[in-house]
Amino acid sequence: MKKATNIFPIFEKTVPRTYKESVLNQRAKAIWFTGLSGSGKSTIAIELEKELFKLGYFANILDGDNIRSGINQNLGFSENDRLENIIRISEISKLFVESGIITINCFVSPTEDVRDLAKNIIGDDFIEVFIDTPLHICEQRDIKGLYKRARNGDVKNFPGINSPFISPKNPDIVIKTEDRSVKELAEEILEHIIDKIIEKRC
Ligand SMILES: Nc1ncnc2c1ncn2[C@@H]1O[C@H](COP(=O)(O)OS(=O)(=O)O)[C@@H](OP(=O)(O)O)[C@H]1O
Ligand SMILES: Nc1ncnc2c1ncn2[C@@H]1O[C@H](COP(=O)(O)OP(=O)(O)O)[C@@H](O)[C@H]1O
Repeated sequence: MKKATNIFPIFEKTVPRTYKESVLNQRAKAIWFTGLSGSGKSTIAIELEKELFKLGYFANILDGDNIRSGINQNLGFSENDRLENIIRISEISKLFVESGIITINCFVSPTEDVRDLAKNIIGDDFIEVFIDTPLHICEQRDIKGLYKRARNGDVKNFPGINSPFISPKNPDIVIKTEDRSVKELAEEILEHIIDKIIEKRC
């Protein structure tokens, strides 16, 4: 990545992250959902966010459709635009995490390249969750009609149809959504992450 010149960040002078985390009584992590369109990323994230709040944790969702209607509205789905999309989101996610806030990131992030970018930017706080719903089920759901349009050739670069979705090799958590309720799945993720977000006080 290009290094900024003549720039002097003030990070060392601001209130430390650990202090912010102790005010929120949590440790911040970036929970990164990857999966096909329609796999359930947003639905499960919304439920997980609710569960976290019920337990007194402070979280925020960053979601593909939201980010692409705002800060990333100038980006499409070419390989380069996907990389830029993920770079900006990862930087935003990192800012939240550095502020003590748990982020739940919902992005197709279809290749190892884009997920590695996110991992490299976010660092040790990155927790990769593969929302592992088979293509035929996502296509049956087709809640946005995008699979049909991709099959007709009206939507280009659509992962699983006319561009690749490469499953993550070694995700921290794999979530199989078939025959499971959204609540059950959110609870399963919570079980995996709870030790990592509990603030450990001396
Ligand atoms: N060509 C193409 N490919 C993939 N996705 C498309 C496309 N066109 C529109 N959409 C809509 O954009 C959402 C995916 O954006 P992301 O930022 O998550 O994608 S990526 O990580 O940069 O691949 C995706 O949202 P989800 O269905 O929630 O995954 C779609 O609603
Ligand atoms: N077990 C499940 N987990 C998640 N979503 C499910 C499940 N069963 C059915 N669905 C439905 O599948 C769709 C998933 O859409 P969405 O959450 O927007 O996916 P994504 O964000 O991955 O594109 C929703 O309409 C949701 O109600």
